[in-house]
Amino acid sequence: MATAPARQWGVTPPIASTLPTKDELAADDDLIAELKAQNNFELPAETERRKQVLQLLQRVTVEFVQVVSRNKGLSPAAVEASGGKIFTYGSYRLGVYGPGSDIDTLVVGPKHVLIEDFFAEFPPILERMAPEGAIEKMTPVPDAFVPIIKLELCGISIDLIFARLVLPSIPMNLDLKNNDYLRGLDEREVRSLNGTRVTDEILELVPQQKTFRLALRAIKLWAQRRAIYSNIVGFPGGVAWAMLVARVCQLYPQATGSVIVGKFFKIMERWKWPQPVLLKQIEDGPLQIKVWNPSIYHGDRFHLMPIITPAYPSMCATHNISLSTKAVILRELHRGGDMVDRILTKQLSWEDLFARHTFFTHDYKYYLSITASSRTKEAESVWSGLVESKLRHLVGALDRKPIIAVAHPFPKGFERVHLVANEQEMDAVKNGSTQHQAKGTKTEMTDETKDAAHQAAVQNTLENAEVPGPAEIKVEEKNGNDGQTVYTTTYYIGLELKPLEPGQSRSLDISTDSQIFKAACTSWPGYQEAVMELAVTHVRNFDLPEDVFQPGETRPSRPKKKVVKRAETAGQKSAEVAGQKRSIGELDDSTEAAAKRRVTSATPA
Ligand SMILES: Nc1ncnc2c1ncn2[C@@H]1O[C@H](COP(=O)(O)OP(=O)(O)OP(=O)(O)O)[C@@H](O)[C@H]1O
Ligand SMILES: [Mg+2]
Ligand SMILES: [Mg+2]
Repeated sequence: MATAPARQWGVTPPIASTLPTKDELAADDDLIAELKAQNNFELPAETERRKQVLQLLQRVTVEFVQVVSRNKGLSPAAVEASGGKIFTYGSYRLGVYGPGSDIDTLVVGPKHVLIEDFFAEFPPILERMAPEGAIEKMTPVPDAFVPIIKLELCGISIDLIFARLVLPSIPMNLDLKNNDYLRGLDEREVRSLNGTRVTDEILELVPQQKTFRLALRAIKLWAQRRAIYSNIVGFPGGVAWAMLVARVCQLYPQATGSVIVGKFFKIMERWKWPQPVLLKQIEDGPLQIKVWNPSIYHGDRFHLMPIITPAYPSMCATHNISLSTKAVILRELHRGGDMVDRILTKQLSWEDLFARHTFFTHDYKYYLSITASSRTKEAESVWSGLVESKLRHLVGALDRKPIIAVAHPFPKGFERVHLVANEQEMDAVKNGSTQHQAKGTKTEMTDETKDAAHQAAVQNTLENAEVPGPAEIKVEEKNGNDGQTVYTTTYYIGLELKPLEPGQSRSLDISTDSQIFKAACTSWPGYQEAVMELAVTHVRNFDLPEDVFQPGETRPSRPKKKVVKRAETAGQKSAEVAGQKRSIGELDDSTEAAAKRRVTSATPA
């Protein structure tokens, strides 16, 4: 009944501006309680620690700018006035961070402070000004796409980036909204400013920040649990999910967080993709720099689910989405929508929405396992990152095969350490075997490694235990006759094959695709032939390694043999999936029908 004035947020009028009902408000309380139970919020003391860390970084920033200004011969008055300010972006800025989140921090300096100065001067000044022992790790990565210093400060991960503005001084009341601040900057500098400019705009473009935050927490948790959160392999990442939720908030400006979650699934499942999701009209700006525009740029026409960042220069945050990942996202949106309907009518609870994915236990019969291996831990960390960044090209190639319905990349890789005694074991490990894992090591997931290490470290301090965190585990480096340590990271792609027409017998040969993928990876300038390797192999669901399953999960079992006389045991050679001719009568489901196809080994020669 009560309708608020329908102010327009975003590019269309709202769908509804009705005020929430009592039941809807109660559903919010349930959602908040469930998020708390899921450990999604951190304790106030931890948040206080984050604030103190940011205050320290602000003081270091001012000192750093003064040191550089002095070194460059500025007058004492100019040095004093040069300022310097930190901004945050990412989940901390959006207010949706949890116990393991980092703080994404941008340091902004005046025009005479360059990125080279940042890498040279900032770390030693921070070391001098931080409390004794507060810096646990500091890794400058100046050559990254966005140059970055990664560090652990007072137990909190910090991603520190730098940008300068073409201004003589950076006062504390400055914000980065003005597009004219981008004048005179190169593309790299614009990129560094972009994270903060985008998050600031998103927050300004939603009707109620509190509602937006609650809904976004729910959607991020859901996307992570359903294994569809990862920009790099072809799903939406943090900013893209944030923009989708923001758009739904614009369409229902008075709705509660839990209502937004329900509307989110319905609206995004029915969205007329590839119509873009915009939070405002795309702006023109002062730079000779590309802005997303499918009517000008041919490449932009291929974006399947474009979600466009609001700050100039607008970009598509989801250019990695493929036909397969889109299909998986739509499937999950459908499930989410159904579940929220039943949650709001009390047939289900919010916990059910956040149930863990069934990627390994149920969803697929066939998997590709992509294993990047290295002789050293350092080599493995860059090599696996490179391989991960190319995975979506392999997914794209699989998408184009008529026999494949869906090629679903799992968003995280499995990092393992092995000790091998001979060439045979070495070969097995390079092809993804987990039979030779080194004692005292355990499988880690990419991305989470850092957080897990951090949590273990914190846990250890609290319990004063002797158990080392994963990061501190030292693997005994045995060489020569005793054995060799090998580091691997394995990524999995779930394959859903199209139902086979009667009488048809096709083969799934991906050897060419894996060769092309391998070539794309090994043509990277940092590739070292003697140290790094890459293998692609087929794995049947019942042959998946133990460590991809969680305690309590039921792993897939070998299908019971229905054929009386069969030469080979199913799965003995995972690459050769039942090559013999069988009549359709013997095959009772599409899985078996799929098994009829010859799947040739994908291991590159
Ligand atoms: N590889 C990358 N390339 C470009 N930008 C990136 C990359 N990784 C992160 N970013 C930027 O940094 C922001 C924060 O990323 P981050 O990985 O810290 O996620 P988050 O949304 O803050 O979630 P979390 O709570 O896990 O930290 C992203 O929104 C994006 O703008
Ligand atoms: Mg972050
Ligand atoms: Mg980060």
